[in-house]
Amino acid sequence: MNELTPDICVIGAGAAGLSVAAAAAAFGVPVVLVERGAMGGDCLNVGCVPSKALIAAGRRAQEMREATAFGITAVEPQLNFRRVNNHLRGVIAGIGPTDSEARFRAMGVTVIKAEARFLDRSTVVAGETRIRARRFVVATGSRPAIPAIPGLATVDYHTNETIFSITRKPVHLIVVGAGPIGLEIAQAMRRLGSEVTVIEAGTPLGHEDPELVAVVLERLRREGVSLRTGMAIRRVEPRRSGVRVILAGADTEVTVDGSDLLIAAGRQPVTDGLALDAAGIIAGPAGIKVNSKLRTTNRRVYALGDVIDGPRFTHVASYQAGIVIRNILFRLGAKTDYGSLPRVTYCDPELAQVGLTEAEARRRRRTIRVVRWPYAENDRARAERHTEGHIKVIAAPNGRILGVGICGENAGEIIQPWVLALQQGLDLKAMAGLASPYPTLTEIGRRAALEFYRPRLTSPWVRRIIALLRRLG
Ligand SMILES: Cc1cc2nc3c(=O)[nH]c(=O)nc-3n(C[C@H](O)[C@H](O)[C@H](O)COP(=O)(O)OP(=O)(O)OC[C@H]3O[C@@H](n4cnc5c(N)ncnc54)[C@H](O)[C@@H]3O)c2cc1C
Ligand SMILES: NC(=O)c1ccc[n+]([C@@H]2O[C@H](COP(=O)([O-])OP(=O)(O)OC[C@H]3O[C@@H](n4cnc5c(N)ncnc54)[C@H](O)[C@@H]3O)[C@@H](O)[C@H]2O)c1
Repeated sequence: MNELTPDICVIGAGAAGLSVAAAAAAFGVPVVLVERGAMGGDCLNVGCVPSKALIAAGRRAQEMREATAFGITAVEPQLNFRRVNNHLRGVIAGIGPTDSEARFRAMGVTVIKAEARFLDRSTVVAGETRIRARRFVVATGSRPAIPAIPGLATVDYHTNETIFSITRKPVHLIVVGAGPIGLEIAQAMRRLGSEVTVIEAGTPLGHEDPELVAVVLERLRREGVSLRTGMAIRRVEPRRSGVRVILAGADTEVTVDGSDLLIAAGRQPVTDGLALDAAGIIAGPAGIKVNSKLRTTNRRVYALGDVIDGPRFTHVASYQAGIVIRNILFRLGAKTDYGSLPRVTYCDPELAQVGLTEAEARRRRRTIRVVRWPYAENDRARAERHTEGHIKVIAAPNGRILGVGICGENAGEIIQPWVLALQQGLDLKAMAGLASPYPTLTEIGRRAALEFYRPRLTSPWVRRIIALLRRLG
């Protein structure tokens, strides 16, 4: 058996592990990276990248259907699902080299393609290699959580690990779960010509502001996605060509027959095979236990990304990688603060949020102010005919920004100045003074900020000062 003694051993080459390995290598620190599956993890292979490519294909199809308003004859697009799949594969292949073994080797990282397992508190075994590192970083990610639905084991179903590989159009896709995964795929598939039913036990996008979620749901319904919310699934059964889902109705059972079933009911951390006990690392059902410095219960070992409890996004993984690197290399005692990290659900219209939602702000503070500005009042949105949705800014009475939610065209881009504002502690005055180019959608942010100050403009004091100055010539 080979023996390696690097400074850092990273387990998992997804967004989290790759970010740590790349940063450590950039500082010239010896790193071993262990990956048992595909380089790039979920985001590249079965997550963000294929889902956004699928969404992009769906958007093109929908634009063809909705061209009439622009004076262009609308057509029902002719779809070839195999080619749609080629598009997904092409996008993954194009991004792939960034996460590849070759690129990381060229950076000086030792890449081992094997499953990692702790032998004791300071040793990991991966294939034929024993690794004794100064620090270990566990970044083993998550997998789809499969709910205990009676009959599920008797039917074929998809998860995010298989749905992006299909080369034939589902006739009727039933999606279980109206979180970001379920709704993004539901809308894209509907736009690509499938009948789609979404079944949600609770509330769709339950962590988001219901006022903004309503805008997304209205569009999904209008495009023909059937949403059955607050409904428990009693059981599923196989059908000759597909699956039957039986829901608990008020008095009777309701059945939904589909050709394909997608389970998008949350995530579960991946810790199997790691032998965490051998290293004294405590993990629960929500993930590996870490403190605010991302250190596990073994002081030599850090954990980050989807394998820990917390927000599960690619940009969060790379933010956490920065914390881990600062703590391992510079012993800075850096702590996580998720307060200004944004999140976006890439339905159309997009839903973006940074900081507190209105409900969260009301729970924490007695007085807040909420200002809104609609896309319908934005000239660019009118030209593009994307007038649905609005921005909603939550602020303290003194203008401190507490949170911003946007539902509408390009919300994920438009939110970015607000992310910077929250990160830098800027207030609404700074946002009101932002000179955005005309005509851009981003202008809705400045208009919302100006709304905050509008009551001051109409105050009798301001009017009196203007009158006085006028009299002075
Ligand atoms: C459909 C979908 C769409 C998404 N869209 C977005 C989006 O638009 N934006 C966004 O920010 N986030 C999105 N996410 C979330 C994002 O993909 C995850 O937060 C991110 O991939 C987590 O990265 P990670 O490195 O923690 O885990 P992973 O990417 O899961 O990587 C973990 C790696 O560890 C490896 N591994 C596990 N156990 C071992 C072991 N014992 N030994 C060696 N290797 C091991 C695995 O093979 C895997 O490659 C999406 C997720 C899904 C499922
Ligand atoms: N745009 C993005 O950034 C993006 C996109 C996709 C995923 N992600 C990440 O992946 C995570 C997981 O996404 P997700 O959508 O799987 O999880 P989620 O936890 O956000 O949503 C799952 C939904 O499934 C429902 N559900 C659970 N069991 C059910 C059952 N038996 N019947 C009906 N409904 C059921 C839940 O009530 C919940 O609303 C997200 O929280 C996010 O961190 C991010």
